[in-house]
Amino acid sequence: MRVNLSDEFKTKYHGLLGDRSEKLFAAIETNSQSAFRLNPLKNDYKNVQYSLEQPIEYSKVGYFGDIDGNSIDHLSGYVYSQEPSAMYVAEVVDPQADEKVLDLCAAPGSKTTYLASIMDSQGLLVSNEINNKRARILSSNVERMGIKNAVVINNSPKDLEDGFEGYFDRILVDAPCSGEGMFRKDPEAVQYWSLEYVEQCANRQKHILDSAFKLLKDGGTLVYSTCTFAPEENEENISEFVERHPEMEIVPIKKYPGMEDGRPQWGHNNQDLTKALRMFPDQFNGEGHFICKMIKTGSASSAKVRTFKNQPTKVEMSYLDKFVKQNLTNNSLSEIFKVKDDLYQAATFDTRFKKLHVLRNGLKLGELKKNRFEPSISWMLALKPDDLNSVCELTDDQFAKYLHGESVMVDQDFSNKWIGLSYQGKLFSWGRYSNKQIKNVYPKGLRK
Ligand SMILES: C[S@@+](CC[C@H](N)C(=O)[O-])C[C@H]1O[C@@H](n2cnc3c(N)ncnc32)[C@H](O)[C@@H]1O
Repeated sequence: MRVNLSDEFKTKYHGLLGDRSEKLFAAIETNSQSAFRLNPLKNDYKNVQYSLEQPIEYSKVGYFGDIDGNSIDHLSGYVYSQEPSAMYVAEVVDPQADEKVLDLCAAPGSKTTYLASIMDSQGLLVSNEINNKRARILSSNVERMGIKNAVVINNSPKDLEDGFEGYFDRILVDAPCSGEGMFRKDPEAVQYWSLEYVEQCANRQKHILDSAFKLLKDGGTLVYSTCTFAPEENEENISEFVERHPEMEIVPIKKYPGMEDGRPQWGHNNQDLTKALRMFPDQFNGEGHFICKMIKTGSASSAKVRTFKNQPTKVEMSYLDKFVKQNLTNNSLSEIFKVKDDLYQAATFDTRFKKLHVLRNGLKLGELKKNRFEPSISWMLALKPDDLNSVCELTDDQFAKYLHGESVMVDQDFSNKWIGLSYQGKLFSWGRYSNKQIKNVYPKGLRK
């Protein structure tokens, strides 16, 4: 699709970039570059149907290429579609396993799921999204990727200020922006663009950054990223932010071929901005992006934690224990808590989260029904075949039927009722076995 850049946009960037602007406009007219990531949280995670012949140099798990949203690799959370430039953000954040990490603007979850894959189910990842509908999509992506250590919340950054001051070791602000860097991927976005819109975005980002500053621990790391070229939303915003908060220090980011320095002349001549990073599609094989990494000087002090308990009763726990004994090889479940009739393996018991709108705290194991426990798909997507007593590998035909919501007949006998269903070696659902039939328990919302 042709991208109709306005005269106002072209004049602005001609003024900023001179003759190079023609190269940028030409690059915006070319096709965007697609890519995908593997998910190291999964068993045998490199075993996917897509070619891994074009790895992305700066990402441990990224590859150029297209994926199909209906493929088993996608449904079972083995792959995540993400454009190449965006992949570098989580690598720059570089979360450490034992840290408390906040992704403040997280939906639909490309960066959150990348962060979680680096954290390898250790530490705490808080994934926040202000928009409720988008927060639900975020939560479903966290589920699909089999993430256990994330709390998904639906709050404004301001809501967090009360209680979470100085709480996080690392914060990512992947800010809502004017999206200029995504015009060629999403040409319709051009129609929302205006000079005023850029100003509005810059103003909103300023408030989000100020909240992030409060939430960050002394000694903590803040990464700010946008997918726009606009200096107002990038260098200018950052230079004003570090001016308002002299404790914040811009630190260097490793640059790979095609990545460029941030431009001090676009940010009140703050020379530290050369440490920030820009990706322009005329020089770099990806969409337009800006990334800046900062640390909050000072020595870290740990926030005191008060914990809550929402434990199931002994009887309720006995239903879960019975399920585990019958169907799983490993009995080591801990940190169980209850929300309404649902049982979770908590990512946190910190009472601060009680005040927030929490969509998911850790891994949803399943639901308490009358005198029994029924497992949820989230749990299956976080299990490995060795964790299960019985796994049934479906044929092409059985898989298609099951995804469609039908029960399927099988030749094997299974001694237990709840079995893992796998296709091409990838677990994707529970199945309820009885008498050579697998009853369909695939969630209605996921059926194809
Ligand atoms: C660039 S997107 C985030 C993309 C996400 N990090 C990912 O990689 O999938 C920015 C997000 O910020 C959210 N947002 C909008 N206004 C906001 C505000 N005032 N405070 C915090 N987030 C906001 C948007 O709903 C949007 O989901």
